[in-house]
Amino acid sequence: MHSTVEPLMRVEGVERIFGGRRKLFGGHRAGVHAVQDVSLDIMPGETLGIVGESGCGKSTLARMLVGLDQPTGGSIRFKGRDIADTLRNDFNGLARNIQYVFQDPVSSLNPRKTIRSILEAPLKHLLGLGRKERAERLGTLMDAVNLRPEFLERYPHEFSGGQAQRIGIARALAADPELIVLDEPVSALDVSVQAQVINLLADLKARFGLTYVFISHDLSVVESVSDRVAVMYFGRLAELGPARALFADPRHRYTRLLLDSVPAPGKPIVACEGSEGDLPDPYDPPAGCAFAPRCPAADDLCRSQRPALDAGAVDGAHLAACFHPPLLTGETAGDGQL
Ligand SMILES: Nc1ncnc2c1ncn2[C@@H]1O[C@H](COP(=O)(O)OP(=O)(O)OP(=O)(O)O)[C@@H](O)[C@H]1O
Repeated sequence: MHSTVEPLMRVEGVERIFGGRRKLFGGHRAGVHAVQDVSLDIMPGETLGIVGESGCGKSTLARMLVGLDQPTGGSIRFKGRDIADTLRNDFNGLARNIQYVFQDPVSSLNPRKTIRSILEAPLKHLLGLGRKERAERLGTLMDAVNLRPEFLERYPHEFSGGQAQRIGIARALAADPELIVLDEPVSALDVSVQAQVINLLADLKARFGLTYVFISHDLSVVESVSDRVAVMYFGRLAELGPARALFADPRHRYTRLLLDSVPAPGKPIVACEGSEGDLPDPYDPPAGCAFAPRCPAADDLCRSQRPALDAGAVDGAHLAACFHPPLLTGETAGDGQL
């Protein structure tokens, strides 16, 4: 029998506009369209990578997923329940289920508190555990992130970036959440340390049955961790699909541009198509495709109409907001295709 798995989180038509209000003497001040019309499901047990250039809206989306910011339009449901509702009635309930790991590990930890007190807070306030249970959990948490128990008495500034990020991860784990949103969790770390933290995250995911949203501007990091990938451009989803298919056969030229920009040994550094060109004004988003000014395949249709996410779909799982998607491997050019 066919069984359907319900999404853990359902993001529907989410929009976040910053600012924008009525002027005192008439007229309207425009706001920044940071996130526009984003819809996606996050399935239990998956790692969904979200990738895009600086300013494309990744962090704004991430903050909304964990309830640190509210959409100005659309809805985000966790296990069927609108998180705006949950936030109003049961903030602790939301924080128990969904946790956030910040980009800058050291500054995300309170410098005046010991690691013990940082990790005890969620155990006490979110889970309501007594002293003995807390002590046990602290031992388990430190062990899970490979840190020595004596580190509990130290302060954040005494740790390297990699160790501090392990503490940030332990703090997120303390609440025993189902979903962790990791916002550029390794971007501030040395490359040698990045791999250790990525491996640790993979171990923890398997061990505790976690679901991750992994945000990064670094395509190679996203490729190594993700089951599915969402590519954001100018506040919108440009492409969404299984990681393997998306990296092997990108259906949006912006994804291809990102892939071409990843440096690799022996790969010549060349200016790739679309690397030049204007970014639209975030106060006044264009009517058509936001990537059109940078896209070699753009025509009048692209400049006047916005492609829906399924305009260049391969199938129901691999979607791309493009009227003229690049050819798939093995496909031959039809009419009008580049
Ligand atoms: N609080 C705010 N007020 C006004 N504009 C904001 C605010 N937060 C974000 N923005 C704007 O929204 C857009 C998206 O920003 P966001 O930080 O989400 O992007 P990002 O992809 O995470 O970039 P980065 O990786 O540099 O953080 C940008 O144009 C940014 O300037």
